[in-house]
Amino acid sequence: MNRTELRFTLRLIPFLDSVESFEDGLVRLRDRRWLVWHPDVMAALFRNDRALRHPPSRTLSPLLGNRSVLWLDGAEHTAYRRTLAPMLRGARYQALIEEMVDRSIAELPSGPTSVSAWTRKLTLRIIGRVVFGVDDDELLTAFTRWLDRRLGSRVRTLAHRYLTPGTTRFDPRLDAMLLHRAHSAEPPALAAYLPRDDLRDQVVSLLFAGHETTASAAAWTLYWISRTPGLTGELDDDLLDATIRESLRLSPPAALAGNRMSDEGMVITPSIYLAHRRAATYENPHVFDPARTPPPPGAFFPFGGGVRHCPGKDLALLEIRLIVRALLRHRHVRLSSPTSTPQLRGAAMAPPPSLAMVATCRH
Ligand code: HEM
Repeated sequence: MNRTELRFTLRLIPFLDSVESFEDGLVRLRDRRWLVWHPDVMAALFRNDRALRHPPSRTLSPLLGNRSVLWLDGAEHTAYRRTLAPMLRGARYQALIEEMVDRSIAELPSGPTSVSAWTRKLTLRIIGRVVFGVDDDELLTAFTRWLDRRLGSRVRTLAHRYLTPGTTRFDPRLDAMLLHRAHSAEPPALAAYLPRDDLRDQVVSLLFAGHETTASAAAWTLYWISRTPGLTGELDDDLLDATIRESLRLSPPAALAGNRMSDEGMVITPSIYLAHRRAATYENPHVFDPARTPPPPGAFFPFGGGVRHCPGKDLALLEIRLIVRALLRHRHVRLSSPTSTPQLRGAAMAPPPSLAMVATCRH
């Protein structure tokens, strides 16, 4: 690994900040691997996505498994996306999510609590309900423990990735519990439609992809609201949506989209973080401004793009909207100033755990 790739791997956010001013919007990480964020390149890449390959992530594939939808390709990938789509349609879960959010707000302690930990627990419960049809906190706690041991911090992620490469990190007991739950889901969600051998990988993939990013997006939105004069009290729907969009721009939960690979073996890593901070695209890119005009194609893609665009986008946006709206409606929220830089958990960029909130009753 050369020096550039080492910096990219070990200190991702400082590295991205250090290349932010590169006007070309691309940088070579090593021979045949490029980091790209120029909007024209991104638009072309996503247009041509079907012709590219999507290699497994070295960090995530030992956890999610080789059959995860995240790295299937071609007809198999298209078929899986079709199977998952009805299950992830956001609107059908509105009443359920509202009830789960209210319950979680009612459980908030009166003292300071970590914003990211709170949103993570809540969004995992929500995706757990979507996948299994029931609440099972014990199973989700076991899942969180398993995931945290591998991806809970940057150091753990690097150890997981480099110290025992090529080894799967499944936990047979946890897998048995997940499969049991998936088979008894009511109404049957995944087990009825997926081949038995793929079920474990898809369940783990949905639980993973369906909560970390949504949790950090909700936490970042609360963070930006607390720091922006004028965004106080309840926000009307348009302003709330614009605030969420601007938060996804400046603090995208996934700093990078999935790698793309050409037939010649060229690997391209799209940087969402850098595309969203490009000075040639966004005036004063570091300023949080929900009133921004819509960006040109290829300049805003918090949910990725092309054939791999996030299938959970509508569900995620609904969750963030409902979490933020209910919290601001029922509580006075005060956030501390975070004492460290964003935290990387696997692929998700979350506010640091030190970002605490005190939520007191409005009534
Ligand atoms: C704010 C929340 C979320 C963000 C920012 C986000 C972001 C992303 C990104 C950047 C990708 C990669 C796309 C690419 O490589 O072009 C992705 C893929 C994916 N996301 Fe999300 N996501 C979010 C929520 C969700 C939710 C709630 C689910 C529900 C299960 C989900 C499921 C998936 C899946 C299954 C993929 C893989 C798609 C494929 O490879 O075809 N995500 N997401």
